[in-house]
This record gives sequence, structure tokens and C-alpha cells, in this order.
Amino acid sequence: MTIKLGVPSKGRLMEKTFDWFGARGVSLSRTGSEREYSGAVEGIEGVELVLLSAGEIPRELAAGRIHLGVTGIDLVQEKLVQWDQKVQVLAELGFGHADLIVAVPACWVDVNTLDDLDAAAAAFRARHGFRMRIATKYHRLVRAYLHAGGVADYQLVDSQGATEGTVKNLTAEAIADITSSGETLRANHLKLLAEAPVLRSQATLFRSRVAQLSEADRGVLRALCAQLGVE
Ligand SMILES: Nc1ncnc2c1ncn2[C@@H]1O[C@H](COP(=O)(O)OP(=O)(O)OP(=O)(O)O)[C@@H](O)[C@H]1O
Ligand SMILES: O=P(O)(O)OC[C@H]1O[C@H](OP(=O)(O)OP(=O)(O)O)[C@H](O)[C@@H]1O
Repeated sequence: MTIKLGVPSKGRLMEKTFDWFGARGVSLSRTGSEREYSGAVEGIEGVELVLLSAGEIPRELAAGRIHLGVTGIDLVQEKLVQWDQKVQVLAELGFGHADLIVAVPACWVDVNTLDDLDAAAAAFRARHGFRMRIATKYHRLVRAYLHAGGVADYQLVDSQGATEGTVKNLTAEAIADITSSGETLRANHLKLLAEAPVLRSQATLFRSRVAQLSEADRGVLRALCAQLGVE
């Protein structure tokens, strides 16, 4: 048996994860052709690299198909009900910082807070006969945040990408999405509300609380955690 480590298969999260492990003496790399999703681990025995979509890593951890995984805390909290019973945070990795926020058109001069949004949503429904649409892929987190913030008269519409474009495309009136530099929001004439974000996210190393471990696996996991300097 081996310890299975799930890492995002492409983009900035993959590269920075490889750097983070490399700086701690565990070398991760993609092997085979540029398009082949197989990987290698050097610097420790008994660890297998599994390259996966960042969005699928929470599910694989919760199913116990991988023992360790790197992904954003936003994706774990969105996708796993009672996430902290299924996974344990081993380390925040200090990259992949992004805030999950609610944004409205910059031209809505009277809407700057969640209270304002609630008032605008009620007015919108009275005027148009349907609820204000908020586009997002973070359904559970956004619903909980708006409920706690007292916003009621809205509907979520699903958007799995290019979410900031939905307002211009007239498929939503507002959005809830990840922002980092804020450039995508500005380019699409959207502004943040005054309140704290729904969630502040960063890339995080998780351990599955569900995955089965043999005695030998436990030894490998202890050695790996010691080498990485995590609990
Ligand atoms: N602009 C950004 N800057 C920093 N981190 C970001 C940014 N956008 C997204 N992230 C973070 O990167 C992680 C992966 O994001 P996302 O769900 O968009 O995956 P993806 O790159 O589209 O990959 P996949 O489609 O394979 O799941 C999330 O945790 C998210 O918070
Ligand atoms: O604040 P910024 O620095 O502009 O970054 C924010 C953008 O980055 C992410 O999109 P990504 O590039 O992952 O594409 P996506 O639309 O497919 O999610 C996110 O969904 C925002 O659209």
C-alpha cells in the first residue's frame, strides 16, 4: 500500500504546490507526455502522486480514495457538508489566496451593503415580477452568507466560469465569485459590498479522516508529515 497525495493537475496551483513540496525535500513532478496525467515523487518512499482537478480533490478526500490532498479551502467548504468531520487541515500553504465575494454593478450607487442589497432585491422583485439573480458556483456558501446577512428575495443561478460576464450578458443582476487582484471585477464594471467576504481562501494541505491506513501507511504518513514540518 502507499499514501496517495492528490495535487491539482494544472495551472498555478499545481506549480506552486510542486514548489512548496520541493522546498521541503519532497520532489513532485509530472511524468510522461505534456498531456499525460501521471506523476512521480522523489525524496520519500511509499507516496504516490495523483493529479486531479482542484474541484474534485474535496470529493476524493471525503471518499477516502486519496489520503492527502492540496486544494483551496473554498472548494472544500463548498463541496463537503460538515467538511471538518471528513478532512483535517494539515497546513495552509501561503499561496492561492482569493476571497469569495458578492459584487453588484458599479452603477448601483445606492447599493453598498447587504442591507442595501436586500432592499434592492425586494424592489427588483416588485418591479420585474421575478427574483434578482445572483450567479455563482459557490451555492452553499453564498446561500448561508446571504441568509446570515438578512438577504432574502433573490435566486442563485449556476455559473461554472466567466461568472463576472453574466451581468453584462443579462443572465444575472449580481455575482458571487472568487477575486484575487480585483481586475476581473473592475473590467466587468462590478463593485464589492462593504462587508467582509463570504470566505478568505488559500491553498491548503488536507488529510482525509476517512481513508483507510495500514500500519505501514501510518509510518509513511508520519515520516512525510515530519519531513514537511506539518502536524
Ligand atoms: N484568481 C485567482 N487567484 C488565486 N487563486 C484563485 C484564483 N481563482 C481561483 N483561485 C483558487 O484556485 C482554486 C481552483 O480554482 P478553480 O475551481 O477555478 O479551478 P480550476 O483552475 O478551474 O481547475 P479545475 O477546473 O480543474 O477544477 C480555488 O481554490 C480558488 O480559490
Ligand atoms: O481578481 P482577479 O485576479 O481578476 O481573479 C479573479 C478571477 O480568477 C478566477 O477565474 P479563472 O481565471 O480561474 O477562470 P474561471 O472564470 O473559469 O473561473 C475567478 O473565477 C475570477 O474570474
